[in-house]
Amino acid sequence: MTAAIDIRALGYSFGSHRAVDDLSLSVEAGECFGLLGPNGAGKTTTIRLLNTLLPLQTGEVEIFGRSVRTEAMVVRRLLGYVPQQLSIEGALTGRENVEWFARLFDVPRRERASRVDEVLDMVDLRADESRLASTYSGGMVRRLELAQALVNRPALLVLDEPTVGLDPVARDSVWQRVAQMQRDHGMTVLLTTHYMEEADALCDRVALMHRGALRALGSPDELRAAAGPGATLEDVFRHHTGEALEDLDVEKGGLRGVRATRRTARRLG
Ligand SMILES: Nc1ncnc2c1ncn2[C@@H]1O[C@H](COP(=O)(O)OP(=O)(O)OP(=O)(O)O)[C@@H](O)[C@H]1O
Repeated sequence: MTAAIDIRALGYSFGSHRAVDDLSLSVEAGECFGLLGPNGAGKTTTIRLLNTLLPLQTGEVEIFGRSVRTEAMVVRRLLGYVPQQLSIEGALTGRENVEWFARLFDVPRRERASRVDEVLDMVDLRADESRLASTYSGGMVRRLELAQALVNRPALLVLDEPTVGLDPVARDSVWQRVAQMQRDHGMTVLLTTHYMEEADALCDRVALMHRGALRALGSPDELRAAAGPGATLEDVFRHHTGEALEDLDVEKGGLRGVRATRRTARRLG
């Protein structure tokens, strides 16, 4: 069977900085797959390569058998993408935000209203659809972004850190929606995360990335089992990379931390 995602020897450098280094992996249709790793591991760069936002340098990526390099337009239509940065317009209502995406993705005019209803129902925002998005909470904004990404019924949903900056209740609610959509629609999901709990809650398999390279691949339980009973992400990371996560975050310096905090503040803002 054709893989949902087939990544072969993928490499990407920003100048002399190697952000993705000889990455190969394959995601099956219907799977929820996580790219797990600390700041700067190369997760976002990887998903920007496979969703055609960055041009390929070395290696190949196929989405449901279609080449990212030569069939970018086809690939875009197979994908729903929720980026890390805010993608909603605060001056529009929740419903208008989704309608805008429906037009952007050429959802046929006759079907638009029902498709918008459908995705707003899925994320439980129908009751709030007429409010300006600027009045939504952080969790509601994230659910609205999910609705936008789903309105063209993508075969592959790509989520970049879907719950960063959310409180535990809002985070659970996003997890529930993603799991439900996957169950009900057999969608393939690729997400990036810093959180072992998020991988536990959602992912069938995860790839642990460090400095652009794949360091471990398996179910969250398998990764944890290798690191010992009750292992946290910290333990898993140390086991598979020989480095401590905390040292690494400090070593990475303030800038990326500040960027992440700003992103969160903007999102909640
Ligand atoms: N536009 C850019 N120009 C230069 N370097 C970049 C750029 N984008 C990312 N990088 C660098 O590439 C590396 C990988 O970054 P990437 O954003 O893919 O990591 P990540 O695992 O997604 O981290 P985060 O969780 O912080 O988003 C990092 O060292 C980062 O500083």
